[in-house]
Amino acid sequence: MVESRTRSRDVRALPRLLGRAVRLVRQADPRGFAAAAAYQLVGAVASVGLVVIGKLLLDILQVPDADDVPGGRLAVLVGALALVSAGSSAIGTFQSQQQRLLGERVALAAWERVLDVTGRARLETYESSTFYDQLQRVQTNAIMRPVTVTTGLFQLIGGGATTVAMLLAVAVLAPVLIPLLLLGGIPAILMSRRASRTEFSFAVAQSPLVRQRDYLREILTRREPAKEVRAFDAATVLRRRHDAMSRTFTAALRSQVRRRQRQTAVTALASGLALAAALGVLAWQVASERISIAEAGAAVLAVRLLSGRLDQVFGSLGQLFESAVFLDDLDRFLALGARLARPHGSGQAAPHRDVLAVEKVSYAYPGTSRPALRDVDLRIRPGEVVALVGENGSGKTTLAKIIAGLYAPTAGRVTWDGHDAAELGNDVTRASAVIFQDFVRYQFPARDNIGIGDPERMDDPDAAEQAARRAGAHGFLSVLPAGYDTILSREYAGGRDLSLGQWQRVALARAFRRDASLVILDEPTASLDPRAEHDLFADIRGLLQGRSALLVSHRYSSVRNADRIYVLQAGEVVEHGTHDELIARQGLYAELYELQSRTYL
Ligand SMILES: Nc1ncnc2c1ncn2[C@@H]1O[C@H](COP(=O)(O)OP(=O)(O)OP(=O)(O)O)[C@@H](O)[C@H]1O
Repeated sequence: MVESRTRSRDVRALPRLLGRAVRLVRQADPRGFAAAAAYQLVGAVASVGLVVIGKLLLDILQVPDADDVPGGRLAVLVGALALVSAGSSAIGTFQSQQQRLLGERVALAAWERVLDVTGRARLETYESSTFYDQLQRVQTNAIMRPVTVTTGLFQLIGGGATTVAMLLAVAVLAPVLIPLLLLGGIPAILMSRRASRTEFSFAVAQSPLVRQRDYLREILTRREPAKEVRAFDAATVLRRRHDAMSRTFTAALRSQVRRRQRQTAVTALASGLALAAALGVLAWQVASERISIAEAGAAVLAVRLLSGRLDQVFGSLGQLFESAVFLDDLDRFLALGARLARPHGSGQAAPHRDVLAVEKVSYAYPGTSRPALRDVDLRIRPGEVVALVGENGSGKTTLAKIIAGLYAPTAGRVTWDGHDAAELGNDVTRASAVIFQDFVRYQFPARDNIGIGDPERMDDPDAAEQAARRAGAHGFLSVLPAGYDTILSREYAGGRDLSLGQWQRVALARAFRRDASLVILDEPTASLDPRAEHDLFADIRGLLQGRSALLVSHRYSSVRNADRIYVLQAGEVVEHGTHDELIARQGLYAELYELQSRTYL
């Protein structure tokens, strides 16, 4: 009962499904769509042509005396048969090549929409494992599915057109065969929806495992982890894990493939039986002289072509049904985009003429109950250098991300000159230049590694060099083999790698490259040598050229000249003031400063 209701729903869903498939392909490539559809229709006409020519040929040959065969007419028909056959096989090749191109365009259009989502999504989105599972499915399945839909759709158009024409031919030649041929296709369509559901559940169930296995592959093949994997001699164990996961996945895939094979066998058997019955009926009709040999011959040809085309029609319907579930998954992912996107803002950088204020801000990471920040208040005035210090895990980086507009506070607010950052949206990002402790080492030329700090003006030839000079990076970048055009990675021909401290200076140059009113530096000197660190902080105000700065650091000597230092403990600001004020207070800051001074002196 439930099953039959589902089937009728499937049939009703068909027009929507087809409409969607057509839209998907037409939007990606309207001309390609028209060309591929035309090929299919011409192919259908050619198939009918073959049957008609076949029937005419048999009619001519069925004369009692060979001398009565009209030679000229025979030659024309044979020529026409050869031409139509050659044309129809050429069209088959043309259309498969055309579909290959079209499939690529459709997949590309889907990729573009996926990348729109990932590019615009808030940073918090990247904290969710559900998001990654969905992303993995979208990447491996939903991206391929549009190609399947494209192929399925054109097979359906071509198969459908030929089927209608052949059914008409059979209706004229031997109408009794029609119900038999149609019955043979029904199991395929009934099976297709069930197959689509099992395929989707399989993909959902396997997403986490596939992601873990992909991650292990990355660790075992990429350059960055290579040194640690070797230093700990971990390759064998990681490889074993990878192989075990692969075995689990292959076993699951094997049962899935068996299930699908059983389903295919049932449908193939049904259509084979229908074909055999049709041929049997045809033989009986000839034997009882209900139809002529010529009609029977043409009908056999039509039935052969028709049964192939019916398989194609039902097969492509199956493909479309199957893809629909994955396309729904893609739609859900794309709809996420609207919900996850960061507000656009006005397109201007948030001004910082007055005060940037953090007011009673609390924050808990998604899926966690313990807040990483609680009731934090902080102020940064134009041109001020403000520092955040505190023990590991006290919330410094989290606060830096909130001030940069990357996370929205769970409670409280951040304001720029009195305007709520939640309303300013991306304007806050435009106004801030942030370099995190785990900054990205792009496998780009040095110029772009710096230029990405101001992506809209990345191509400015002099700006990268100026920023590099300010960050103390010009000396080592200018002597690279291709200067600023050298790719900063050994994974590319002519590429070079840098030392950690040099990389950190490149990252600093990236921050200086951005025309931002607030520079946020999270552990900016962790890898700098003492001279570089001293130079940076001795002249930090000169380097900032009037911009404000938020410095996160464990080096107390580096931040002692800040205008104000905020001390965080377990997500709360426990003290703030200048270095001298905090030392005089004899609180946590004084204790940590004292400890560090004793360690280093
Ligand atoms: N992505 C995350 N999801 C959940 N919790 C997180 C996440 N990142 C950080 N935390 C937690 O939030 C708290 C504050 O972390 P945060 O990175 O802000 O500390 P921090 O002061 O910058 O530390 P460190 O000095 O080690 O860099 C910690 O308890 C940490 O475990």
